[in-house]
Amino acid sequence: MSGAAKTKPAGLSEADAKARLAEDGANELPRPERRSPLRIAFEVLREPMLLLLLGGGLIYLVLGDLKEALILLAFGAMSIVITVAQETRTERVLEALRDLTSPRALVVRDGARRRIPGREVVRGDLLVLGEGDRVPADAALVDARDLQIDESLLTGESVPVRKQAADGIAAADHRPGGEDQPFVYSGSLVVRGEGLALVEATGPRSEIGKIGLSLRGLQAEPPRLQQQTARLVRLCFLGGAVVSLAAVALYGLSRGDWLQALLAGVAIGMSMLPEEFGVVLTVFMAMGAWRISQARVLTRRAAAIEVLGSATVLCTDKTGTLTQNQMSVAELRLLDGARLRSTGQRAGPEFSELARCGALASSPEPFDPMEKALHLFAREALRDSDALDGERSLVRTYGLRPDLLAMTQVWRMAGRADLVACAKGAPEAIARLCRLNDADQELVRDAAGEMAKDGLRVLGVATAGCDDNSLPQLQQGFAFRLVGLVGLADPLRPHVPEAVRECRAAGIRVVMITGDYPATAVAIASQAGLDVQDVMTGDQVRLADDAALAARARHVNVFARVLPEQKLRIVQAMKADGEIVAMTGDGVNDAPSLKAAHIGIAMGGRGTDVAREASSIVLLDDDFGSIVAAIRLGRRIYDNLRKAMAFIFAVHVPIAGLALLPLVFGLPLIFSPVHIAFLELIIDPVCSLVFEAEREERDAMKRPPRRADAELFSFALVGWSVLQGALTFALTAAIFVGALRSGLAADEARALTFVSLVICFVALVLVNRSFSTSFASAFFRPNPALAWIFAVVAAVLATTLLWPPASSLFRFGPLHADDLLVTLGAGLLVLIVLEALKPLWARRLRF
Ligand SMILES: Nc1ncnc2c1ncn2[C@@H]1O[C@H](COP(=O)(O)OP(=O)(O)OP(=O)(O)O)[C@@H](O)[C@H]1O
Ligand SMILES: [Cu+]
Repeated sequence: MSGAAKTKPAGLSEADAKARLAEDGANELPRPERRSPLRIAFEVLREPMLLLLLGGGLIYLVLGDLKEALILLAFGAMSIVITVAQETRTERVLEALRDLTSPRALVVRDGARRRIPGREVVRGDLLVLGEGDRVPADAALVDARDLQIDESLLTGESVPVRKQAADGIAAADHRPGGEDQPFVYSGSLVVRGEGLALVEATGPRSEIGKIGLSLRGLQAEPPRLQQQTARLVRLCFLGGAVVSLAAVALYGLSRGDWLQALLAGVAIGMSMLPEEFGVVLTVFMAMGAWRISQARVLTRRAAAIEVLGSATVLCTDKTGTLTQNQMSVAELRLLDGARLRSTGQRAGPEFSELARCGALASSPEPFDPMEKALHLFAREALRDSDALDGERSLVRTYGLRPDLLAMTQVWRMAGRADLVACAKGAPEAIARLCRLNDADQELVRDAAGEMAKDGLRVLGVATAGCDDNSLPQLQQGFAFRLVGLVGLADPLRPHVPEAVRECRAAGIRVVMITGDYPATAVAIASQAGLDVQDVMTGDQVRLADDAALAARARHVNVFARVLPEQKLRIVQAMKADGEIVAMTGDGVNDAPSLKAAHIGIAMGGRGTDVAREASSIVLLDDDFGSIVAAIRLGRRIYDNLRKAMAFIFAVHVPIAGLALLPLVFGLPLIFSPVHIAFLELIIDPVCSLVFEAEREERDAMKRPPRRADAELFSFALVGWSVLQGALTFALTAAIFVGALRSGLAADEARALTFVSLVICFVALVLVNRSFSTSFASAFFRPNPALAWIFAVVAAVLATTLLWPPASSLFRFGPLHADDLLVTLGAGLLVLIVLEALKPLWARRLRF
């Protein structure tokens, strides 16, 4: 390994990389799941709704009504266009999200490290590999430090293999598997250590590409919502079919005109088909994922959106999520009690050994903010000496282990025969390595405790001499001498206390689970505004049995010095206790707990590929505030979904009712398929544009989480919708019958009833926009789509009434001024009655 003084490899230049990318193509494997607009159109064409429309058109043709046939086909075409446009938008959104979730790679270009999308890696790129990364392409190692790789995806062998730098080995024929090989393969996983590797093959030319495997991107498992909806749609479909057939029979038998009977049957079938449910669900989920991504959060599983709103516990780590992960050395302490606070001060010579050892115990090109801070501090503190920049080379690295939170690096200094080992790590671990006596251990513990109380992360630093031939197997084999303690400050992210307060108001308990020292954890937790009454350490977690752990986990909000496998036990204990757990994680070892949690949340910035793959949500900026924003959006999306579903349910009641009524009572028909197609054309965009874009309810983050087992189509929701629909039906039916009784011609009564129905729909939209019960919120909540859609509806309605060819198509007679008053009155009545009744349901609707 080259020391700091040797030249660093510069990698490709951006220009070369670009040329190679153009030449070789992107570093990706074929992705089958993308749907083209044509394919979407084809799928839409198979919808029963369109079959009904086409059937209706055909009957019109047989009847010789060319105009009706054409208009029906036009409506059909329009609804295809709308659906295809919506689904294409959905598909584009999903595609964009997929690109964001696809693996990224760290490469050296023009001499600097750069994070790029994995698909842009080219032959000749210099890859920087770190723990938890997926190797993005086949490559030859030029440097490996303690590097272990899991190649199970390629070899089926689950035990990780050790890798070594090539060091002049000729690039002979090579295959995955086997120890101490100098090659790494696309799709395999770095489980430990670090390395640099030169890319040899990308995309389909890599080993994994040759086998034709593909890595999964966004997962499309059907969420619970989809199952619930599918069940309901099936039910409605069956019901609709039975009723339509009965209607055809009834009409045919009573009036003897079977073609008209079929038309009426088609109209009824169309009126009862709840095909919107499926469309609305897809659109809401995709748009929801898009909205959440605007808050810098990616959803990898659609179900996560649904679960977000019901989370009851949010387990978060500390470093980088609650804090900024920008460390700086804030305090130094030596064994003799000497201390230095704040970095502004120039460090006296007595601290220079501590500063230098801290830096030498860090990676030569540090990535970890802690190590960066140590480097920076050493550079500033030792300004006048060349202790840090002198010629030297790294001989060996001993990595951090779960059972010993310390790492050691061994250096050969220029012009010296012996080697120097420098270690840093948790104070307890360093004390153990230095074999301190009890009194000194106590001293260290007290000093570390004092520093930790200020929220500092405390590291012990130690050093040892050794010689080349007798490097020990383990760090415990060195004769370490304690040099001192370093306290690193990592300020809280500014919006964290507010976000924590918001969570607690929303009935979500915030729990910190950290690998850090208990006192540090408590200090940061109380700064963040967590309810810090009790702390549990990883050791206590290990010793507690499941029942005891579950009992304590009910109250403890800070877990410290926790190992990843203990994290898993904590999640399981909480789950067993009935909590809906959201959990953050970033490391390789966090994957099991991320998977186990209801919502696994990985970090996009500092998180590993493994953690991302195991989680259902990825935070792009690692910020705790984004989780809260996502929860808020999750609640809003679910609320809006419920509003849309309630509306769909409600409007179909009067449509179906008015389609059936004349058949049952022997009155002139109100609807032909044209009318229903027109109504359906309104319903779809209202749902997917207006309701989708509704703002969150004012109390979205002030009410407790939704029960996890709550059904979307709960009794409260369906009951409320049916009530709305029944009221609308009663009013419009009364208008129709009343109009006929008062001697209006059938065409005039039809126009009056139809216009009333559309205006009642407008009232229903207004009622369902919000769960809150004020008229102001029905009218004045901002929503640009609403105004647009109302304007279009008004224009089309006016056309059908005022333009004779259209009126004859809809079989509308003239509408008089007093009739207009009736229609408006009907709408107003629906609005007032429902707003007055809403308080009775509103509370139950929210859960
Ligand atoms: N690079 C390192 N060198 C030396 N010691 C380290 C290093 N990284 C971590 N440690 C020690 O291990 C402890 C636990 O680290 P770990 O990474 O598990 O915590 P963390 O995950 O960073 O904390 P959090 O859970 O808050 O994010 C640290 O408190 C520190 O004492
Ligand atoms: Cu419908």
